[in-house]
Amino acid sequence: MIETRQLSKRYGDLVAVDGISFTVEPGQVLGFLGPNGAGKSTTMKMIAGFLAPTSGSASVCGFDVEKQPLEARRALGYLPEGAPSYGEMTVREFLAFIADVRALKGELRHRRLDDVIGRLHLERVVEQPIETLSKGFKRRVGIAQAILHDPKVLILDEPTDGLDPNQKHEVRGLINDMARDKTIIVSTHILEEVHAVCDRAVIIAAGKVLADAKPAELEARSRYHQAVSLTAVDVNAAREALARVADVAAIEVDPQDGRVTAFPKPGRAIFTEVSDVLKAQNIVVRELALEGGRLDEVFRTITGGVATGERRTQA
Ligand SMILES: Nc1ncnc2c1ncn2[C@@H]1O[C@H](COP(=O)(O)OP(=O)(O)OP(=O)(O)O)[C@@H](O)[C@H]1O
Repeated sequence: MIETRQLSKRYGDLVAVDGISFTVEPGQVLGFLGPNGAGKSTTMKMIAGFLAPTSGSASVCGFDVEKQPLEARRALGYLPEGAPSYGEMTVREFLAFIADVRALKGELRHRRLDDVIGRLHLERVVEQPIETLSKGFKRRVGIAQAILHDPKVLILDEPTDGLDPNQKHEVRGLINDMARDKTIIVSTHILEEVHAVCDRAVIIAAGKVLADAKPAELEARSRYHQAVSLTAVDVNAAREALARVADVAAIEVDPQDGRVTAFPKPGRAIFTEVSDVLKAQNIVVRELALEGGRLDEVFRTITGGVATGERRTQA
């Protein structure tokens, strides 16, 4: 379990993290989202014990990261942003070094090293210095060191940054596999990742929590939630037909691709009426879809009003 209580960090007069409180239970993957500079990495560094909070506290598996740092660190794996340090070491030397730090010995040490090298597909590069690896491989080495001691808690700062689409897919699969018996926080800029791996999302901006909800709950806040979109041969005819549906509040046509979207009145469902009216009017539709909601739009709406300059404390 991970718990933060009014966690805060100030750099001079900049409040980078401003009283963040949340709890993540075992088996949960929490997506940590926010625009650049929102305070995600700073929060994760404080939970991982790499940065002392200005005020507030964090605990990992019940151990306070400041008062019981050894126990807390033992229970957690941390993937910092960027590439692993010690770039001159080969992958094998680096992972052996981490195994020493984690006091892994004997058979268990061999098993864990083999496991992470296999899981992250590092076989081909184990004898290569880290600084000579591609960004994607460096990221995978970072993930390998984070999970080497099979910790109960994982803090992953943008784990898929720099990976190609196949590697992203693999790492998301790996996170899903590990989620069963771990507590995981994943920071990301990629909203599709929230769908792929997270069962809860915390959105922060200017160091404050602005939303804490399941991805589906966030999508339900989108104006696209329960909207019906379609592509039609005759866009104007489709538009006119949709205007006849009583519960349609607004119709928009995307100027780029001609996609027509009908938005329902609050709390109304329009899919059946829309498809009935299209049929009745003999409108040829190429595609008809019920929208779940768009996380990118919700993200923009939630975070849009907070500018970085607003976070300076009053002198
Ligand atoms: N060592 C530092 N000294 C001064 N300011 C810092 C320091 N580290 C971070 N900051 C500032 O704190 C704020 C939060 O930074 P942080 O890296 O936590 O954001 P983030 O949400 O992780 O951003 P990104 O998505 O770009 O990685 C930013 O304004 C950043 O410039």
